Amino acid sequence: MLKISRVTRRFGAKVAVDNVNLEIPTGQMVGVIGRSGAGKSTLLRMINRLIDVSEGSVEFGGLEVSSLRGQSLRDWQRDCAMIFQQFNLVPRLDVITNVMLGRLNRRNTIMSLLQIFSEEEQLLALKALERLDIAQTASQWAQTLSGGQQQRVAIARALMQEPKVILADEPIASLDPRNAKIVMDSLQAINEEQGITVVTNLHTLDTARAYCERIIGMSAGRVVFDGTPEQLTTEVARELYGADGLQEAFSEEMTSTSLEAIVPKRKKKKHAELPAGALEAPLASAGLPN
Ligand SMILES: Nc1ncnc2c1ncn2[C@@H]1O[C@H](COP(=O)(O)OP(=O)(O)OP(=O)(O)O)[C@@H](O)[C@H]1O
Repeated sequence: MLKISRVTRRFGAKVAVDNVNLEIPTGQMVGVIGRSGAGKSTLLRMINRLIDVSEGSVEFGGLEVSSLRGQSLRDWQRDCAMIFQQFNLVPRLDVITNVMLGRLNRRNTIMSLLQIFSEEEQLLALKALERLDIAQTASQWAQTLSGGQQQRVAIARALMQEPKVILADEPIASLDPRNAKIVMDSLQAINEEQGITVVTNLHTLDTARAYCERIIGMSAGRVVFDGTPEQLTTEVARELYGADGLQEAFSEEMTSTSLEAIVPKRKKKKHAELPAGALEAPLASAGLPN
């Protein structure tokens, strides 16, 4: 269980996250949605301890991670892998070494600096790449891969950490629809097959509704919705995005879908099928061609 209690984060006078309380059971797949600036990234970064809370606490399995220091903090950052919109790979290192860097917190510094990895680590990295269906890229420089492939390498690197939690900060925001679907399918498969808790910030409602069993909606640093996709009504969406932001959230023009149309398409719990065209939404709002 990941427990977030009365968590607030300030940047000067700006309150980025405001008194957030959440309990996320192990194995849940959670989507965090909201407009730009709602506080989604800040929340994830506090969980992973890339930044500290101003007030409140984050606990995992009874351990207060918001006050960890030194080795125990590094252990938490190993257990709680993070995936970023911009992949954060080392561009001029081959793919397999990038993946093995996920072991950094498990090995001594000298071996890591010299980039000496055991046969077992190399096999594990290959296995992780195979799981993401990109083992054939193992010896290429990371920078030669497409965005979708790079994000899959980043997920493989996260798997090398053998994490208990994966936090993904807008993992598909830079991807074309096909790669976005591959990446979301991969995260969902990891969640379902390995029982790893996944908390992912997403730009559009459609994607969150298609993949996540629980959706948390944030607005101005606060949690204003916490429920199932089915409970996310048009009124809630309007509160989250504002009347003028609804199109950004759904891009109904692009997807020809609406809340009412999407809901019956979901299977009971989780499923892999996206509503037709749903993933074009982030592209459209980013002004990119399909
Ligand atoms: N390091 C920082 N210094 C000052 N203000 C910050 C910092 N990081 C975030 N903020 C502010 O905190 C608020 C929440 O930002 P955050 O990035 O968490 O939002 P978000 O919902 O993730 O938005 P986006 O989708 O655009 O990333 C914003 O007003 C942002 O400008």
